[in-house]
Amino acid sequence: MSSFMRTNKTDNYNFIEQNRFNHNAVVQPLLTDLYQITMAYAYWKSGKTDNVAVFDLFFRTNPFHGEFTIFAGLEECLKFLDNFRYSDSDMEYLKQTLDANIEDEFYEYLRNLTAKDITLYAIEEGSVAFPRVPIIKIEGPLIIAQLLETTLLTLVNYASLMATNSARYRMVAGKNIQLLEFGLRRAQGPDGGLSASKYAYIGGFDGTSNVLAGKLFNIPVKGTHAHAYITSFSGISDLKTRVLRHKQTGITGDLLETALKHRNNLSNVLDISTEESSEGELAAMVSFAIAFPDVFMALVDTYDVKRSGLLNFCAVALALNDLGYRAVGIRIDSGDLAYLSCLARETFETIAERFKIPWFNQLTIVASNDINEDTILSLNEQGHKIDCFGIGTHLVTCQRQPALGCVYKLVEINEQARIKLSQDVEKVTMPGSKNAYRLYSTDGHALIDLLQKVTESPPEVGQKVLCRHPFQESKRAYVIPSRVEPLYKVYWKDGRICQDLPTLEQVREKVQRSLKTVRNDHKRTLNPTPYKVAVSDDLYNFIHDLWLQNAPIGELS
Ligand SMILES: Nc1ncnc2c1ncn2[C@@H]1O[C@H](COP(=O)(O)OP(=O)(O)OP(=O)(O)O)[C@@H](O)[C@H]1O
Ligand SMILES: O=P(O)(O)OC[C@H]1O[C@H](OP(=O)(O)OP(=O)(O)O)[C@H](O)[C@@H]1O
Ligand SMILES: O=C(O)c1cccnc1
Ligand SMILES: [Mg+2]
Repeated sequence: MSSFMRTNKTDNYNFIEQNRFNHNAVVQPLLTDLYQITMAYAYWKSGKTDNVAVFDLFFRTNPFHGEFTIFAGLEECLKFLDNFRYSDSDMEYLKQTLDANIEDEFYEYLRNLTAKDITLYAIEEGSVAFPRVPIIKIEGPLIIAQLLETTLLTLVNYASLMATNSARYRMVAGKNIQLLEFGLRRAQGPDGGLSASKYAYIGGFDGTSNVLAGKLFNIPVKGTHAHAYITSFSGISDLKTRVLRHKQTGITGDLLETALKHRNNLSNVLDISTEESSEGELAAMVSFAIAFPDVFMALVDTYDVKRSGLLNFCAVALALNDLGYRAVGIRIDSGDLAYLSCLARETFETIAERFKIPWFNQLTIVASNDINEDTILSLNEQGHKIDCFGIGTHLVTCQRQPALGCVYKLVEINEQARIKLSQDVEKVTMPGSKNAYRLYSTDGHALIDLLQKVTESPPEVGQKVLCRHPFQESKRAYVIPSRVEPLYKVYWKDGRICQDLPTLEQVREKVQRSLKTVRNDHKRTLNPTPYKVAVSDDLYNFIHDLWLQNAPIGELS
């Protein structure tokens, strides 16, 4: 499909490469909750500086009533670790703000603190992830590991939610529909808007209207125009220029005059009275076509799609054709999008045949206006002729579920496993440092994710492995994997990023590859089948022994 109103893609600044290790200035050690720093002092004061901790970062339920999540935000977490250093002004601020009794040596300690003793394990960015399987595991000195919590969570939660949301839109739209993110104006602030554009692209959108996101992340930027442009013209007299040079011959033509001629003719062909169509709209379209004759795209719903917008658009497109240009298409932003898109396509087909202009059939129809996953599903059911959806509010605010709910839990300290009990079994943490594996079937589908104690040897291809439900004793299964994928890689160790990080484009491809390994019944929108997450027999027994040791025995009286 032709790309409309697009910036010059050959001007490839490759900002991703240049900015890989540049840092989002907002992401800094003070972007945290106060209690992390007060805990750090209390840990320090109680002599826990040398304690070594393991924290798991994971979510408990998939968003949007789905059964999968896309993990995103890893690169930003790594940049954060790389830049973790309190500045002099941070220290001053903390000294003024925290309890006056805090000893000066603690500030000295903080001033010299970096993430060099931390090891970060993670699953690949863009991978499908499932509840309770840690997506990031942090090992290292307790104080710094604790201080990372809030920032890592804020970097992963929204990124993963957005990537998942956009991947879901991509799934319902199918691969042949163009998806554009139009959400900046409705996003949760400027930083939310930028993140939304970035992670929408990772999740499968084709472009964004957000120009800064285009510049920073090398995402294609695209767009049409607003109703304001159309309504700023009240009639033909508003047109200051009406001429355009022929694309090939360079001879000047009067675009307005030609468009008016075509409009009269079309009014008969399409059986629409010119009386009902807006002159202001025609003038606006002519002027936009003069400005962008090669990529002319027009908003057709300002007054009435059927009686005005379509007629005016087709008249201007035919006039452009006379001058050697091909129009790109229309945007519909209100009304019944199924009906209006079909009407527009029929009109284009009639004109293509009548005037022997085959490309008129292929004009792009963009639809916008409060689109969400359900609207797309419903439009698919009804039948529509939309080529491209422009989606803002529902996408970027994740209106259906505005937070993912990733948590960061201590699972081990000084090689002693820790468990957090809860009345709610689902909320009991999985103690100890663990490894995670994805086991695949012969047909290449992911069967189950298996958590083991790090001391266990990994499952082997062709060997039967007992997979147990972490909490329900009777739920277990033997699995003979055809492939075993260790889910964790070390991404940060000894003070540096220790993997070649993928580009945004590669992460975007990874999302689609990873989703392909997930069975369709896990991905369907209505009542999807839960994907199984299991623990090894050893880990099962370990969890339950520790649970018993830690659960107080009540007394009935
Ligand atoms: N054929 C359709 N099937 C299901 N939903 C649709 C269809 N066409 C449009 N929609 C959705 O219905 C809603 C219509 O919004 P709304 O009630 O604000 O009407 P509108 O067309 O925008 O009206 P107005 O002209 O007053 O702006 C939007 O969320 C839109 O995405
Ligand atoms: O509906 P969303 O999914 O949030 O998509 C973005 C919306 O933003 C624009 O409307 P707006 O009324 O802000 O400006 P306009 O005058 O360009 O229509 C656009 O026309 C879409 O309707
Ligand atoms: O380019 C567009 O059509 C656009 C951009 C942002 C919001 N709504 C529409
Ligand atoms: Mg609107």
